Amino acid sequence: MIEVAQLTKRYGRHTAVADVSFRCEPGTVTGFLGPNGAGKSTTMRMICGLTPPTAGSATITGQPYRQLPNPGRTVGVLLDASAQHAGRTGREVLTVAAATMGVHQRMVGEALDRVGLNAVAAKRRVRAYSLGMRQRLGLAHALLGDPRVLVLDEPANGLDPEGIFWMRGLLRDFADRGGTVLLSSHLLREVEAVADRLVVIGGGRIVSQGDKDELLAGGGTLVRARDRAALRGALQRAGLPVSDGTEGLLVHADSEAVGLAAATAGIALTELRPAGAGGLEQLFLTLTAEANGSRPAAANISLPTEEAVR
Ligand SMILES: Nc1ncnc2c1ncn2[C@@H]1O[C@H](COP(=O)(O)OP(=O)(O)OP(=O)(O)O)[C@@H](O)[C@H]1O
Repeated sequence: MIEVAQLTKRYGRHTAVADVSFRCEPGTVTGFLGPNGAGKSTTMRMICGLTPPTAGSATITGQPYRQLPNPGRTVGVLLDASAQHAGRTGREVLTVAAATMGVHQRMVGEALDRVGLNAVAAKRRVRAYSLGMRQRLGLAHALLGDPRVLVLDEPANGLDPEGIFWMRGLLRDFADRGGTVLLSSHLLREVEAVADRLVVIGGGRIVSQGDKDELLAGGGTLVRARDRAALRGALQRAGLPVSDGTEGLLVHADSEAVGLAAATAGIALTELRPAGAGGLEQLFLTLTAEANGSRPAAANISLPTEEAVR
């Protein structure tokens, strides 16, 4: 179990993470999603005791990371695959880690096998590894202490499609055996395939969280009228958050509120239905557009709160 309560991190006047709270339960994979710079790594570093929070707290199996007696036996962490000692071989990296954790050396071979690093790869120095191989080694390192919790920051980076498929299977299996997984990504599709729950962060704040299927199903309302601009204006006047989707306007409100706003403005609708998965995708595209500094597609976007999405 990971419990994050009102975590905040400020760097000078810049707030990297603001009042972030969520829980990751045993038996589940939680996808931690957000565009680059959203605050994922900072949150994960605070969970793992590497960055002191300005406010709030994070615990793993009930204790702050720094108070865990032998952290590697409780939580496997992969935050930066490039952080491993470049001059050591893959096997040496794990041998040193096993000694530090008090894990039997036999586990080194098992961990290498588990992540698909063969004997030849294990004998090569890490500086000669591709990013995908470093990710595999980082995952082996995280699994070495046989922990019940995994915290992984963008572990799919550098993996080829087959590697991504393999990693999903490994994480699913880990959770199905009762483990707790927190997994970050800046790609919705990548996490959607394996996660049970999603926590979406943008600009340092949680913008949405909940059960994946519910979030994907509850992505607001899709609405169309012959005059899209007039409809958009009517929805905005009613105070409803609206954005442009490919099929019509996406509104983060229920169908009744949308229908009433259109009726009040005397606009006949040609379509009104739940947006489905497109809603979350649109939210994500909007966050990404904002993070990249480009104007989002909609004239007036206010991101839905956690409650609104529920
Ligand atoms: N040590 C630091 N000093 C100052 N600002 C920082 C520091 N670390 C992170 N930030 C800022 O905090 C914000 C969140 O960064 P963070 O790395 O957590 O985002 P992220 O979602 O993990 O994105 P990415 O995948 O690009 O790393 C960014 O604006 C970043 O510039």
